[in-house]
Amino acid sequence: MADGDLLCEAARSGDTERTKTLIAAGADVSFFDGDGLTPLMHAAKHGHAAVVKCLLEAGAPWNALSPSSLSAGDFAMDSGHQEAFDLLLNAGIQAELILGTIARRANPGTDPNGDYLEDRVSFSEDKLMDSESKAVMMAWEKPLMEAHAKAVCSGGGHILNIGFGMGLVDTAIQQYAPLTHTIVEAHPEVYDRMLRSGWREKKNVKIILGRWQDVLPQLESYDGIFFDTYGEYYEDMREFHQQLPSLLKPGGIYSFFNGLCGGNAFFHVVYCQLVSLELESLGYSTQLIPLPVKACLGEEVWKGVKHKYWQLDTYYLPVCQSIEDSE
Ligand SMILES: C[S@@+](CC[C@H](N)C(=O)[O-])C[C@H]1O[C@@H](n2cnc3c(N)ncnc32)[C@H](O)[C@@H]1O
Repeated sequence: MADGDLLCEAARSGDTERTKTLIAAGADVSFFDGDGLTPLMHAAKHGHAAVVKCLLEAGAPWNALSPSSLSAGDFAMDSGHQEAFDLLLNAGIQAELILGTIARRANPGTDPNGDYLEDRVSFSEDKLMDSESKAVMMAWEKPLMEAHAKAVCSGGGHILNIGFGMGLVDTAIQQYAPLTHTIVEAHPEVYDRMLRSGWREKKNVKIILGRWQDVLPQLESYDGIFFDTYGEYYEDMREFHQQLPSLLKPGGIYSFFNGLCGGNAFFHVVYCQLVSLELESLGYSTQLIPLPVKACLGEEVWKGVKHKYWQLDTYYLPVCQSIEDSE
């Protein structure tokens, strides 16, 4: 039997001493066995927290995926092994924090969505697609957008939305009759469509064409802010969050489309925690409100769409406010 298989066996049976001995003798902690599982997945699946700990300390990848796209954290979560789950969650957060710092140093200020903004988009009744048949926005999100609008409009006043898309969140925001409603949209075709559908004529609406990064000097401060762009990375949203102290009024509410790692339940938990921690470091508390989405997401929804960007049963709607206000 190969060293890797022996390591999987030790991990499965929760034999910490044997795991340590095999690692010390050079067994590969990244090994995939015949079923496509790693030693860490075996340990997580059976809730052997001490083995999970020693494999992680030896450099076992926390984010390796099984043939059915499950990570060690998914196995721990699905089997209800809290201690193993917590160790993996912590490892994921630490790794992503470090990787983020390295990436920011290596590529400062890279242009995120240049290609998308220059390409054509197409509109249909239930979706907005980019030139590669990837969905920019889909109608199944309507109830989520309504919930986001309700959250950011809860204090009335002046509202800012970044990213018009299909106008779902903006339509919902209008129902709360805010004093002013500012919309920032970067794609020229989406902008043209907004104008053709009468958004310019709405009394309380101010439309700003451009990337939020470029139009910051035109923005003021707001009682409610929603952020939902496309073709950008986590780092861009993180950069937007750095602007919150000047954009969000005291007592204001901020929310964003929480599609972070929407294809994997455990990675999603890691990123929900990561973004909450990063917002906390800026002085904001984040409440994640669970909304079931399974019922509105049948397979037919994704027909003709290249990338299924959401595959989870529950959506966690973030409601962020200054820590001082939430106390
Ligand atoms: C997912 S859609 C928004 C959907 C919208 N929340 C709704 O309810 O229909 C993302 C939108 O953000 C726009 N966008 C992408 N990058 C942007 C940027 N840097 N600044 C402003 N808008 C951007 C896209 O053109 C697209 O219209």
